[in-house]
Amino acid sequence: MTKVFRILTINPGSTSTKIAVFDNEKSILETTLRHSAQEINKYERIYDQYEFRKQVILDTLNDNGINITKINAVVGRGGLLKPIEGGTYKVSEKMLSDLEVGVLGEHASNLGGILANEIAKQLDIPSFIVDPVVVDEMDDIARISGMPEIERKSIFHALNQKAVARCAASELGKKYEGGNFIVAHMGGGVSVGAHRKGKVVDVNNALDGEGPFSPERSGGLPVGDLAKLCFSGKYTIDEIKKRIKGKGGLVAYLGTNDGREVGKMIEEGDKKAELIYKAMAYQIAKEIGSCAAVLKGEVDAVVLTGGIAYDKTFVKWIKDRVAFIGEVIVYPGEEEMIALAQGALRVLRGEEEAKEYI
Ligand SMILES: Nc1ncnc2c1ncn2[C@@H]1O[C@H](COP(=O)(O)OP(=O)(O)O)[C@@H](O)[C@H]1O
Ligand SMILES: CCCC(=O)OP(=O)(O)O
Repeated sequence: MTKVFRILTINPGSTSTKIAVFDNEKSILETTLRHSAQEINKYERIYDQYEFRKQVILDTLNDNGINITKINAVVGRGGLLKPIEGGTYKVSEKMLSDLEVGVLGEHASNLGGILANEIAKQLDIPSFIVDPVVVDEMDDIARISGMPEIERKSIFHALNQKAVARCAASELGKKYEGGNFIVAHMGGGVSVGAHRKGKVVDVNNALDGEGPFSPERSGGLPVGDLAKLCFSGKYTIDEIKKRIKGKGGLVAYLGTNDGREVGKMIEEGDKKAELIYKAMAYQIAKEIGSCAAVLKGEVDAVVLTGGIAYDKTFVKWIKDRVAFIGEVIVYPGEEEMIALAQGALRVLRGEEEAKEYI
């Protein structure tokens, strides 16, 4: 008889906490708790959200009758560690300290490994992270920014981008490693990646002022004007950072990080909301176009994913501008929870060895 492993997966995002429980690949619980900008922005540091997110997870498991003592492993979404290759990593002391400090910055996913470890340690079971947001497969040419002191970085929705690109490849009867894909993940942050033969060779840093603006981030800005704002004396460095990430994008223009709310505002005739939301779609389409150039026009499919891909009008705005590049495939939401579980299962079944973060 096949052994059944029960896996708890934890995915803290900038606008949500997603929790799922799997018996092998079979989902027995999958739930998304959305957090408003007000709820999230009251915490100064990501680590300050630890107790709040932990309680949300434990309450959800309890409310759904999940007995945590029956769980065999806990997997968290990996955060802003040092750049590493993709795969499943054991949570280690070094990883925990890097996540707590935020060696590459602050993001909700830093809590993934910390929360997984906390729950696993009480039960004396293993904890892992899979394909963290710092997976780095960029071509050297893509690292050049235009200012020698500043190197472009690979920080993006690696877990979901790779999972949905594999789904698209299989839908087209191809291997992921044999095709070229452009994936736009549209969540609290937005990342658009050029996948060439199984590697993400270029992608915008979704966290820190590159690429399209997003529900809670400014995306790339005119640098001269940003420099003036920084030295205007009106803002502290922390305030500027918050305007780039957390209080940027839709939050700054419309006061919400929720795509559904913006949709409602537009339905009610709000012209400003319509302009801003269309501008976000426009910027995402433009970024997809630049990835098409990276791939020299050899694109098997453009894949749209993330929470905002549920919005059919928004998807149409993008499709209208990028359909000339190739087939557009839409996977609303994400495949992150099953990808996390599968990463742990490969290790628990002895198919793969967990990597060490050093
Ligand atoms: N049905 C929907 N229509 C429009 N936007 C949606 C819908 N469902 C979720 N969203 C939006 O998607 C974004 C969150 O996407 P998600 O991929 O869950 O991101 P994160 O992991 O950052 O929390 C939020 O702006 C949320 O309001
Ligand atoms: C840190 C890059 C990934 C990202 O932006 O995730 P969210 O959309 O969950 O904030």
